Amino acid sequence: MTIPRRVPSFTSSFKCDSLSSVNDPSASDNSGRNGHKEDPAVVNARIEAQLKRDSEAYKKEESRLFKILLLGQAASGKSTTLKNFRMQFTREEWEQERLGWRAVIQLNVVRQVLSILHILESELGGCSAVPNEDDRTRGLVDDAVETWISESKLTGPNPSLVPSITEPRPQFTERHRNFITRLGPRLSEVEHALKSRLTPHMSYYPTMAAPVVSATPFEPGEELDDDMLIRKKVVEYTFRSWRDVLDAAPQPPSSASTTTLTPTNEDRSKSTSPTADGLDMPTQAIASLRKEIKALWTDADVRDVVKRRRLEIPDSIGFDSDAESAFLDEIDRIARIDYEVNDQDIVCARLKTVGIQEYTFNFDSGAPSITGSRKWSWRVYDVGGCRTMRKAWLPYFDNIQLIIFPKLPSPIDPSTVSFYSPVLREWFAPVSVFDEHLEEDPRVNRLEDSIVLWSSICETSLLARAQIVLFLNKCDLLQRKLSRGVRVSKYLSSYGKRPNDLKHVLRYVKEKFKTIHQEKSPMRRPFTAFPTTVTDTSSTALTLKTVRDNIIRQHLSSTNFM
Ligand SMILES: Nc1nc2c(ncn2[C@@H]2O[C@H](COP(=O)(O)OP(=O)(O)OP(=O)(O)O)[C@@H](O)[C@H]2O)c(=O)[nH]1
Ligand SMILES: [Mg+2]
Repeated sequence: MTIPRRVPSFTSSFKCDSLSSVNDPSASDNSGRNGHKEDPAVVNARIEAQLKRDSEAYKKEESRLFKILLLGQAASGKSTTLKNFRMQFTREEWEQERLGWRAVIQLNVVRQVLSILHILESELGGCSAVPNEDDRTRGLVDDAVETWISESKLTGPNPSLVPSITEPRPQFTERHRNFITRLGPRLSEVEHALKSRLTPHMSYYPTMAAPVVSATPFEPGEELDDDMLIRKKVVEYTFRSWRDVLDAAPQPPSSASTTTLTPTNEDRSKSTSPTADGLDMPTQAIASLRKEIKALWTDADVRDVVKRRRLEIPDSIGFDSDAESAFLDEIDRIARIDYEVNDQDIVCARLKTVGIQEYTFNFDSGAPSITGSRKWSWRVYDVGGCRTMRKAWLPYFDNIQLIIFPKLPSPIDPSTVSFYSPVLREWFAPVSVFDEHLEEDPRVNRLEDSIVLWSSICETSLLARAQIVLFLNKCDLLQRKLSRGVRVSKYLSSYGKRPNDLKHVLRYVKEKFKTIHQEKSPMRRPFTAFPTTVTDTSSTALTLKTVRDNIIRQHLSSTNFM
C-alpha cells in the first residue's frame, strides 16, 4: 500500500539556524569574509559539515520526541483527553485560552435550547417558528425570524422528530408555545451571531454528506443512498484547531506549541471572544433570557418529552442521555454577563474535530534521554473520528509510537477518545454505546464500528511497532445506562447471562478488545487498558500521569537507560 507522506513534523519546531546561514544569499556568491572568492571545495565542505550537524541535531530532537496519536470514533473523547493533557501539562496556555471558550460554551447552550424547542414544536403540532438546522446552517436566520414573528405556519410535525415510542404525551399548553415564541427567534439570532464570530475558524460539517463510510482508514467505503443521507442529516460545528477558535486571548509564549496541519491559521485577527467588559450581544442576550431558559429546562413536561426522546439532542453538544451534566443544569451560572468559564465547562464543551490538530508538550523527565538531555517532548495528534474522516489518519501512521484508543465502555460507543503517538497510540473506545448507532451511518452499531476499527488498527503492519493504550471511556454514562436498567445482553447476545453491572461489562469489553489485540497484532506488544471518564479531570490526571510514566519508562528501557 502506498502511504501518503506528510511533511516531517519536526519542521514545526525544529530550528535549522545553522543551515540557514549556509543558504544565506550573502554567502552564496562564494565570497570569503575578506571579499576573496572561496575555493568551491571549501564551500562544499562547509555545507556538508553543516548538513551533518543539522542531521545530528535532528536525530537528537527526534530521539527525545515521542509521538502520540489519539484514535477512535467520533465523540469518543479524543479531544477531551487532549484537553486534559493540556490542562495538566501546559497550564499557562490553558489559562490564557480560557476566555476564548466562552463563546463556544454559549453556542453549546444555545444549540441545546434550540434543540429542545424543536422537540417542543413538533409535539405542539409542527409550528415552524424555530428555524431548522438547515436554515440556520445556510445563514437564513433572519428570514426565519421574520417568519416566526409575523406568523407561525402549521406544516405538520417534522417526521424526524416524531417520537418512536407510543407513550401518552404530556399536555402541552399555551405556556409551552410561549417558550417557543419568546426564546426561539432571539436564540436563533444569538446562534447566528456566535457562529459569525467563531467562523471562519468553525464550519458546519454535514456528517452524512460524504459517501465513504468504511469503518477503517484502509478500505474504500460503500455508498450511502440518498434516502439515508436525507433521513439522517446531522450537522455540527467543527474546528480544525482550537487555536483558531480561541484566539480571543493574547497569544501566550508557552512550553506547548500547536501547529495546524490543515489550513486556517491566517484569520486569527478576527476575535472570537467577548469584549473586555463582557457586554457583547450573545452574552447579554443569553443573560437576559436566563429565567426563561431555566423555566423551559425545569418544566416537568418538557423534561419528560426530552427524556422520552432519549435526548435525540446529541451528547456531542454537551448533553448526555440523562442530561445530568448538561450545561442547562448550570444555566444560573452560565447565563450571566460576568460568566467565568471553569475547567469543567471546557472539558464538556463540544467541538467536532475536522482534520488533525497537533500539540507538542515538553517535559522534564528527571531522567536523561538518549541524548543526555532531561527534556522530553511529546507530540500529540488529535484526529477527527467520524468515518468520513478516517482516511486522513493514514499519513500519521508513519513512525507513530503510541496510540490511545478511547473506547466507550459499553459494547459500542462512538464517543470514544483516542490518543495516538508515533511511539504510542492511544485508542478511545466509548463503552456506553452498546445500544447506539453511528451518527454518520445510523445502520451501524457504535460498538461494532469500534471493534472493526480496533481490529484494523491492531492488524496493520504500519502500526506494528506502536504501543496501543485503550481507554474504555464514558464509564460514567455506562454506569447511568446500566442503573436505568438497560440490559447489555439485549444488544449483545454474546454477553449472555453475565451480571448487568459496570464491573462485568467493563471486564467483558476489555477482554474482547484484548483478544483482538493479541490475535491481530503482527508482533507481540503489551496491552494496556484504562477505564476512564475523561470529563472527570482529577481521575484523568492520574491516568495520564501513569501513561506518561509508562512511556518514559519504556522509552528508557528501549534505549538501554534502564
Ligand atoms: N459524560 C461524559 N462525557 C464525555 C466523556 N468523554 C467525552 N465526553 C463528552 O463527549 C463529547 C465528545 O467528546 P470529544 O472529545 O469532542 O470527542 P472526539 O473523540 O474528539 O470526537 P471527534 O472530534 O468528532 O472525533 C464532548 O461533549 C465531551 O465533553 C466521558 O467520559 N463522559
Ligand atoms: Mg475531537
